[in-house]
Amino acid sequence: MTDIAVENLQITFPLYHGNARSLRKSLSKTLGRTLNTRFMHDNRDRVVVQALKGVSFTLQPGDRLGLVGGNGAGKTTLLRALAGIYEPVGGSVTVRGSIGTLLDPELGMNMDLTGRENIRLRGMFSGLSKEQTAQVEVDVENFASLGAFMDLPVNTYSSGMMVRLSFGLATAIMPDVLLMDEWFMAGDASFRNRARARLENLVSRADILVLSSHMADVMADWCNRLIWLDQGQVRMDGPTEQVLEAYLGRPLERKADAEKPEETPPTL
Ligand SMILES: Nc1ncnc2c1ncn2[C@@H]1O[C@H](COP(=O)(O)OP(=O)(O)OP(=O)(O)O)[C@@H](O)[C@H]1O
Repeated sequence: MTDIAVENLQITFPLYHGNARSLRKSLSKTLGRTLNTRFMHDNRDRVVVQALKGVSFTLQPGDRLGLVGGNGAGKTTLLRALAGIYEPVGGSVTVRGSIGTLLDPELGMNMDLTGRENIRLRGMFSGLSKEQTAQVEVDVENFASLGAFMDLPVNTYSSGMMVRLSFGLATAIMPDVLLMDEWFMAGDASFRNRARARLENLVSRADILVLSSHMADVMADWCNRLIWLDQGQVRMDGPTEQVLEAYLGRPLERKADAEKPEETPPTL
């Protein structure tokens, strides 16, 4: 059984580790009353930013949840909390099922090991048999096209090579819950096309998808529910079209309309 329950989730980040007084003063001066909304003091008198405040929702198999919101709204923080990277300071996150993440290319990667060793290690941690791991190895090697670099330590890779390996690996092992940040869909055009086909297959087979994106068309195509985060809080939660239209402040362009060819002007 796969499901996710997030209850009254609170996540804060300390802004610095020393005495909070001078920072508090300067924040008070520049932000005035906003200090009371996004910034607060924790029980060690540190100034902290409240990245998520009182976020609650549940997800069942078949849910494809998109996270929208402006810069700093809390989307990445929520994805990372679901992945277990950030501990809540309040509330709870419960995830039943295996988790696959496309959040950060270096996540779960041992930088001193080679690409091939990382694949084998991931196979072992995911509980795959030797044969299954060997299949994953061939699949990732073909997808990532790293040539001789496959047998060199990952810390010698360029950032593009790192994305190819990490994307290939994350999409080779089928998770119950797929957590994804939009920048994994970036990259050069040829990578994007190959990546998209692979991703669509994974998205259609995962029980639950949680995706953060600024791309309205990706949200409309892949998600059946959206949460709009604003200043770390849920501003709206509902069907994709409804939330997207409220968030964008305009009706969505229907595909059929967008693809309709322009009328040819009558000829004399
Ligand atoms: N490691 C950190 N230390 C301090 N503050 C942080 C940290 N990570 C996030 N924040 C703060 O938490 C808030 C939420 O950030 P988050 O990265 O989750 O936003 P986001 O919605 O993903 O934004 P974007 O669309 O710009 O990527 C922001 O105010 C940000 O400044």
